[in-house]
Amino acid sequence: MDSSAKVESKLRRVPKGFNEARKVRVVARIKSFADQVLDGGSMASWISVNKPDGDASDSVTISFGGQPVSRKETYEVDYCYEQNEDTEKIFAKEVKPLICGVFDGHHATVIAYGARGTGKTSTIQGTIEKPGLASLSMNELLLMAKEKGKSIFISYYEVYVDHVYDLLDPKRPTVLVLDNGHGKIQLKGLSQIPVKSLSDFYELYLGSSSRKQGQKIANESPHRSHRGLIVHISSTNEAASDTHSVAKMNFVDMAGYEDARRKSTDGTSLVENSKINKFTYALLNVASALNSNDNHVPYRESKLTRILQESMGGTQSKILMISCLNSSFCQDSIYMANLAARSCQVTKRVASDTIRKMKSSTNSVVHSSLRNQIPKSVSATAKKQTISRSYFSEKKASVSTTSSYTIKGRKLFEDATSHLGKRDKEIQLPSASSDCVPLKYEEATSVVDQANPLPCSLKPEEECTSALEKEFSAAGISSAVETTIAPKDVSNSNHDPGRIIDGMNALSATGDGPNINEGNNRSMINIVDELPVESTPGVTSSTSLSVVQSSDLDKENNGCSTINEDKSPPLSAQLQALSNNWRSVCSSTRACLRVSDNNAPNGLVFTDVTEPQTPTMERSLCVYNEQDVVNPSTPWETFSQRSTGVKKSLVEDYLRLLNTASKEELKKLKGIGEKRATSIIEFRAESPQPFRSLDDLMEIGLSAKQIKEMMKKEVAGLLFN
Ligand SMILES: Nc1ncnc2c1ncn2[C@@H]1O[C@H](COP(=O)(O)OP(=O)(O)OP(=O)(O)O)[C@@H](O)[C@H]1O
Repeated sequence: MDSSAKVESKLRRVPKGFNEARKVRVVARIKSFADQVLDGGSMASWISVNKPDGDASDSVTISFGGQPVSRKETYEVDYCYEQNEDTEKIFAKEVKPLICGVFDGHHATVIAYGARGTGKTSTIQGTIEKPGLASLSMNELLLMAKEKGKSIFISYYEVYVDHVYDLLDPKRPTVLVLDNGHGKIQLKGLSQIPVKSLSDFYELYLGSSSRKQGQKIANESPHRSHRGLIVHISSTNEAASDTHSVAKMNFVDMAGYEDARRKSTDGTSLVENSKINKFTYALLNVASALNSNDNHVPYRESKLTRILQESMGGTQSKILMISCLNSSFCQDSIYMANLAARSCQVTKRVASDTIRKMKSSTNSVVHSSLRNQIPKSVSATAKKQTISRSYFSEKKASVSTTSSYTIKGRKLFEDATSHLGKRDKEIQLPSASSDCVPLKYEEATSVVDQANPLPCSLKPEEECTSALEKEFSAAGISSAVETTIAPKDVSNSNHDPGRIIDGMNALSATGDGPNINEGNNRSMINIVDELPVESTPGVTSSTSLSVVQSSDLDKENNGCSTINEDKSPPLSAQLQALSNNWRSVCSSTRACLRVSDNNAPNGLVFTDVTEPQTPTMERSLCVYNEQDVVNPSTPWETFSQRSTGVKKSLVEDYLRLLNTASKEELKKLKGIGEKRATSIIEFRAESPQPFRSLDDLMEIGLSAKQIKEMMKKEVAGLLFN
């Protein structure tokens, strides 16, 4: 064996955690002792790491604080790099073995995430003096590319809120993330620059050779963002394209997680912070889905996961997630460790655990919703996080065949604040840095509790109500409490029904499910099928009216079927319909469909309305207690209920227009001219039905403010013209 063959065979050794069954390896890294407090001459150890077999351990557990061992929360991950283990070691053990696979056509992705200031940038990017994983890998990649006659190109992007920018272009143009509908993602506008040497790379990636340790890149913008480096391996000297690309290696430095309920130390807005956290959850949801071989992987939950979709999705792709932890007390680090441990785990325990939690949380949600109380804190009920992985492997097969409620594409992680009402979001906890300050609320150690504290968490926030829709809603004012339930039968659909909703159905079927009928107060049931319409052959799209007058369901169903037509109805007709809807709702005496059944408690009936003939993209019906419909509590409440329905209806119709109208029709909308109409059409060409919430308009470069203004004008036009 010659020396290069030896090097290659050494590189081919797959790290222990990467095996056929698990494509995502989750390791932790503890920032070094630099800021650690000396305690009696030795380093105070806030984090304890238990490695049963030392470096060779298959998995290790970590725990925090000085609690007695018997009461300690422990978190199991694939490995944990301690303070004395440097980036070179992580590279040698975790990343180097992936490089050979990249030249064999298997994508690799390395992601650092964690609380703020925990060393993510140092781990991924580093400096010239202390190179990070990307730089160490580039050295190796260049050597191998030379040996194998391949070329290397790099792209470097930033994801800020919902926009993607090209960091290698001084003008920082917006990059469009386009999906051709088959998992092929095109990053339109993202440059690829050839790299021939390490100094080329440093110049491009680190921005300036004079950069010192701890500095971010020279031309860095002050805001917090996620940054991704893509190393393209091309078989020719041309930029990697569909035909020339061998594979990609991604390095992602996530923006630091910070509990969104805490006042940010650097003035980061709540929206910005929530977005950052949402991306972290989205990534971990994807990791969990991949590790448990779910049919549905929720890439669409965030822009970043969509960018990484192709790289993460391949059958031979490997993903290394590095959970960066602070060496001194950091509440957010505990939470991150919890998430890391969760995303290591697969199948049954997660399914049953989630359903159990969901049962109790939904029950309490219904109770608390009906009492009109929104929890201000998260509870800490998940006591024992350590779960034997062998248990999962053994049980996995049987679970997938016997369990009627295996959760696929489930949503394990969600921003704990995403469910909070506006008023609650305004209630801010005292300012505190992420380091060293215990939180006032209960410890955020229960992922499931955090994930499912309120009905909205049964499905992604954006599918419940996007941020913009919430703002829009605020303009129309809505105070009705919404409870989301799944359509009764989606089992015949080709696609993965998704997330936690399956569990809900199973529970309802056995009579164990949450009793949504409880209580006498008004409850509103929003029936939603969140499935992407493009993946559902023959599926009708959406009803146009969420507020149904009289019990004319046939009419509504007819309304559904028209949406599947290739051609949209003329814009004027759609706008007219919207206008009519608004007027008729305003003039009607009944705001919502009343379904009465004398045998049903509180007059709530699900049978007729929750069993759609075909899954729909979104269908909203309001069902009220009979008593309430006859005797609405206050005129304000009646108005609020109606506003909610009208708002939903309007947004749905507007989105449908965006998804189907011709360019000329689009230009009739307020705020959409030639350029925006062209962008919308182009965007649609790459991804059928791409607009699923108003936020998706950001994909064509609109800001949240611009979208809001457009909607305001549209509504004003409908009402007063
Ligand atoms: N392993 C380490 N040992 C000692 N100091 C470190 C280590 N990693 C990072 N640091 C220092 O900690 C500080 C924060 O590091 P870094 O910018 O990498 O954190 P980050 O997690 O990327 O921060 P942010 O969340 O703001 O993006 C820097 O001053 C850096 O030099």
